[in-house]
Parts: sequence; C-alpha cells; structure tokens
Amino acid sequence: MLKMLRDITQAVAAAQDLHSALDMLVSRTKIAMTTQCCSIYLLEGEQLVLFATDGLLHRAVGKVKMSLSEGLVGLVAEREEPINLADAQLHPRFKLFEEAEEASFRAFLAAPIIYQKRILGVLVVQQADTRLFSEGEEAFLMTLAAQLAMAIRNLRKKAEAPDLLYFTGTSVANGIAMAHALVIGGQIELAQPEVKVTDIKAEVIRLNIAIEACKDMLCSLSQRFEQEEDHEVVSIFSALQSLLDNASLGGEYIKEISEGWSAVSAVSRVSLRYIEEFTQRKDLYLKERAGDIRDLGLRVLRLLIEPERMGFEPDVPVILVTKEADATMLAEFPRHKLVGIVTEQGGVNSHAAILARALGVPAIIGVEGVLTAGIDKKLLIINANRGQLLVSPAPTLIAEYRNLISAEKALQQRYAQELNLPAETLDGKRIHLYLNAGLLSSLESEIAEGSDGVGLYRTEIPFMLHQRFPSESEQVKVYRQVLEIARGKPVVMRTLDVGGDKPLPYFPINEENPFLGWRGIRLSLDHPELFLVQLRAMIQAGADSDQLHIIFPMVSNLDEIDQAITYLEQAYFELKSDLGKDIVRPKIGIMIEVPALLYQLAEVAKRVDFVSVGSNDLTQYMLAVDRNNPRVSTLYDCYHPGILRALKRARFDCWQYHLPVSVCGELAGEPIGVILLVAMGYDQLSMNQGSLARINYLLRRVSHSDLSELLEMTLTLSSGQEVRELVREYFESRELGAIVN
Ligand SMILES: C=C(OP(=O)(O)O)C(=O)O
Repeated sequence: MLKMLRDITQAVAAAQDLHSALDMLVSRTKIAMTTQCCSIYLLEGEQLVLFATDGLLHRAVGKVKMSLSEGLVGLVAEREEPINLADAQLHPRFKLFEEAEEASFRAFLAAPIIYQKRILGVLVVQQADTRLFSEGEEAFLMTLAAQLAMAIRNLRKKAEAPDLLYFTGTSVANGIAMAHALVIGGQIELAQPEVKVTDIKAEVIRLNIAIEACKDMLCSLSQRFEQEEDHEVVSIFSALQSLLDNASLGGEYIKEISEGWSAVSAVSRVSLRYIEEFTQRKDLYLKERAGDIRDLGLRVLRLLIEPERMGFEPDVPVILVTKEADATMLAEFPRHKLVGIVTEQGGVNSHAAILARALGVPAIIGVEGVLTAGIDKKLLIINANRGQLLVSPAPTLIAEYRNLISAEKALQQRYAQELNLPAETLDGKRIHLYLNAGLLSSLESEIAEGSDGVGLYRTEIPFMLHQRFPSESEQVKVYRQVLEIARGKPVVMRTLDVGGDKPLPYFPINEENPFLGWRGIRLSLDHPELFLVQLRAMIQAGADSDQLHIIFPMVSNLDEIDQAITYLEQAYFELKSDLGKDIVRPKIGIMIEVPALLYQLAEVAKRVDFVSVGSNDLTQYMLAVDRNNPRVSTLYDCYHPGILRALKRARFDCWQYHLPVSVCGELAGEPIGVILLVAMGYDQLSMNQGSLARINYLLRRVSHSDLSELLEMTLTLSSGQEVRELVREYFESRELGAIVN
C-alpha cells in the first residue's frame, strides 16, 4: 500500500507535463470531468494498474460521470499488486461499472486523477462490446498510456516524494472531520503474563501512580455524567474509586507486589482471583461485584501497560483510533472531544456503530493495519462519506477539507432550519419521525422537540454503563428522565436486549453462536427476577401519563409474547397495589426481527398494540449474515430486493390487521431507505438524532404519489446495489443528490 502511494505521489509531478495530453483524453472519452489536470498511474512495464473509487464515480447518461463536486481524494487502493482486468470486473468495488447501461463491458482501464497534488478520483476508460471508443480512439488511448508510462517512470527516478499514508474502511456514520489521532491499542486482557521483579519499591510506585490516575479518571467521569445529569452513573464511578483504596483492592494489589510480582501481574492475579471467587457465590449482589473488579482491573492495567494514556481524556478534540470501540468506551468518551472514530474491527450495524451515528460522529470501521501504522498524534482527515482516512495531509489538502467541513456544516444548518416544520410530503402525506436513543446525552430536549417522540429507547445501553444490574429505583430514575425529556410525547422503551454483540460486563454470556443464542426476550423470560424489576421500573416511571410504550425484543414465537405479557400484567398489578392508586397501563408491542413472525402478524395483532420492524436484525436473520462480521459485510444489505419485498408485505399485513407499525432499524434513517419505506406505506420511522433533520428536509421535498412507481421498479431489480443506484438517480433528478452523499 505504502509503495503504491509513494509511486502515486511521484506521479503527481508528472501531471504538469502531461496536462495538455490529458485534456485531450478527457474530451475524447466523453467522461464528464471538471478537472484541469490529471495523470495516469502506471506500474512497471506497460501495465495499467486499476483503481476503484469509493463512490466518487456515478453513472451518468450513457457513460460514467465523475462527481468532483466535493473535490475529494477518491482513490481506494484495494490491493498492492496490479489487478488484472479479468479480476477487476469481478471485484465488488467494480460493481458500479458492471451495472452501467452498457452491461457488456469487456474491460476498462482506470487510473487516479491527480489535481494539484491531490488524487481527485479515477479516470475510467471503458472498452465495451458496444464500442464506446472508435478504433482510432482506442489506439490513441493506448499510445497515450504508453507515453504516460514512460514519463512517469522517468519522473519516478528523479523525485523522492514524501509518503501519503492513506487508509480505507467501511463508513458507518457519515461526515468529515479533521483532528489529531488518539490511538488506543487493542483490547487489554485481564490475564497477563506472570512476571517476578526484584525492585519492589519501583513497582509499588508504578502501581500507585496508575491508581491515582485511575481515580482521577473516575472522578472526572463522575463529574461529566453529573453535568449530563446521568445521576445513576455518577454513584457507580464514586463506588469504583473507593474500591481502589488501600483498605480494599488497592491494598490487595500491593500485597501481591510485596510477594515479588510485577505491578501488572499483581493487578491481573488479584482481579482474576476475586472474580472467580465472587462469580461462584450464590448471592446476586456479590456476583455483580465481580463486574466491578474486572472493570477496575482493566482500567488499572491499561494505565500500567499504556502509561502515556494516563488520564487519557484529551485536551483537544481527537479522532479515536482503536481496535474495536465498544459502547461503553464511546459512552464514556467526552462528547465534545470526539470528532471521529476509526476502528480495525466491528460491523456496520454493531452497537458501537449505532452509537457513533447517535452521537453524530463520523466513523469508519474495518480499517486494516491502522493500529500498527504509527499514526498516533498525527493529523488525520476522516472522510466517512467515502470511508477514507488520510494521515498527515499536505497543506493544500487541509485547506480543501476545511472548506468541505464548512460546506457540510452549512448543509446541516440548512436541514436544521426546517426541523420544527412537520415532515410532510409535497402532496400532504404526514410522516411521523421518532428518535432512537440509549444515551441520555443524545436526547437533548431541543432535539426531542424536533421529533414526534422516542421510537426506540434501548435500555441495554444504560445497563452497559453500569457495573451491576441497576436497582429498581435506579432504573425508575433513568426512565423518568427519558420520559421527561420527551415532554409528553410517546416513548417506546425496549426491555433489556443483551446478548449478541451487547454483552454486559457483569453478566458474561459465552456462546458459539451468540446472535442465535440467549438474547433479548429469551434472557428476560429466563430471569423473571430481572425482568420484573425492569417492567416495574418502567411502569412506575410512566405511571401518570400515557407516554410509555413497552416493546419486547427478539421475539421468535407467540408463546414468548404471551409469557412476556403475563409478567407485564404481574408487574402492573403488583405496582398498582404497592402504590395504592390507579396507574396507566402502558401500550405493549414487539420488535419484528425474526423472519418467521412476518408470517404470523394476524396472531401478533391479537396480542399486542403495535409492532416495530427492527430492520437491522431482520436483515441479519433473513440473509443469514452476521451484522458484525466484516468478512461478510458486503452480503449484509438491507436493500436486498428480497428484504424490501418482505417489508412491503409486512406493511400490508399490518394495515390489514389494524396493527400500528413503525420501522426503527438503521434503514429508517437513511434517505434511500426512507423513500422506499414511505413508498410502502410506512408512516412512522424511528432514527438516530443525526438523521432527523436531513430526513425531515427530504420528505418535505418529495411527492408521495411519485414514489410507488419507483418502489415497484426497485422490487424488480436483482440486487441491493441496483436498488440504491436507482433511488440515487431519482434523487439526482430532483436535485436532491447531495442528501445521499
Ligand atoms: C433496531 C434494531 O435493534 P438493535 O438495537 O438490535 O439494532 C434492529 O434490529 O433493527
């Protein structure tokens, strides 16, 4: 990769000499381009290396149109070695071309376009059966390619240009940001090598420094959560701090060091020993303490192993680069200090990705090699609209991106101006927009005002921020806060949906197949003591208004619905008698995530008041694709025509059985998804806060009556990619192209 980029940088210099020749090429290839100056990159010999863009190329009338409007670096180096033409056509990145009108491409040649030392995009020279170029033109192109090869080879010999380090990954939360990198290494394990030391005093000092730093961090975390009025978390951090005292775990660590163990080994040994001891206890309270010990052990170990991270709350906003961001890490990170997220692992709809979207922070995942590339503290540009990460960009690029960031801000402001106007299509169809939430801080009151309520409150997120199961009164406090923020508007609270990729540190579940295992309602039904506490807390919080709706996750059969309702009734009547007054009985719903339920909507309608389609999990289960596994991420596609048909059918059935239905998966916050869902008849969509203004703006500019034809066309297409392209074209034809960036 590096070698390739160095070569490209060197090729930049050639651009000036080749200016006029390429102008001619541009005019002949009929590719819409606005660039003034470009270059073709060639490897050794006369072989052209193929590059693909990540979205910079859009299909235009008849040919390939290149959108340079954003002036972005558009190169995605997929491989280090040259790609041969036959391979290239099969490569997923090249799908775009396969789907162009002249579907019979034999091959095409592509090269990065470089303008003022920036790679702007990819020049595509097509060779189609239908003969895009005349024989003369083809001969011209080949001669030109050879000339360019020679010129570049000569230039390569001369210049020793600096490296442009460049990474690509999968975008999970759009946006562009520029800031320095904060690299937080891979996950730290509690089990550490057992190392003996001789200088005991030095190890005790090391440990004490780490403990003090850990206490400081916990203290600033409690202060921050206090400001954000997340009171329930504050008390946890204070309790953790006192556990580090000498009279408690802190003293145990030191005892171990005095027996000759290194500070790291001491913390590891003490933590593992106590965790084992506590998890074997019958008492639930003691069992839960194992979670506290684990959490503290990991925090202190991180401070010992990565001392530069002591008190890692950065002074300035940063782009967080890490192996895999878990929800707790993101929730704890000070919001105003986090402007971008880059991870080596993770999935498009993993909960860390969902949180990144909820926080409105640009994020890319699956960026291979980023942790070992030595980029810590370097200036980065994250372009999550294109899944790109640039390291130490040149001043011209920095200036360019500054402009882009302000343009993006201006666009967001434009959307935000209409946030308080109803989401109503041009022909008067009102669509109700709700928020998906989990972090209280993402539910700011002004945002709540722009929505029709909370369509999905993921209660597992506050649970994940705790070190043990929150008590009934702690839960009541959180749920009350959520209902208050929503100011009388409906709130759909989901009962605990842990398992899968949402583990609770204090309730480990080890399974071979976690997404098909013990998750959602299954776990709640097996633990009525936890389930009843949660139901009571919810009902109590919503006792005096009709705001509260309770939804059960991951339901796979009718019996589970019946059992869950029985518990809900029990909680309701117990509470009513405890409180000695009449209380409001919440509306009850289920998530439609398991495909089999799509065929039982008539029976579901007899049991519950509403349903909400969780398109994230529904897609995972319909396509049998793990939503978190980057290896199969290209197969995870909510726009798969089969899924779209199922969603359309589900909408019809719900209408037929008078069952109110909403969609709360990520699809409901994406412009393309929204257009299709609205065309199907869905009029309740729940999305991340970051999507709300944009979706509202979009809906106010389309006609509902135009959309059915578009939907019917998409349903006949053969792939999700074709569906997206078709809807994109629709947007472009209405000058709404920028909305899908
Ligand atoms: C909204 C959903 O739930 P989750 O929190 O699992 O993404 C979904 O599956 O679409």
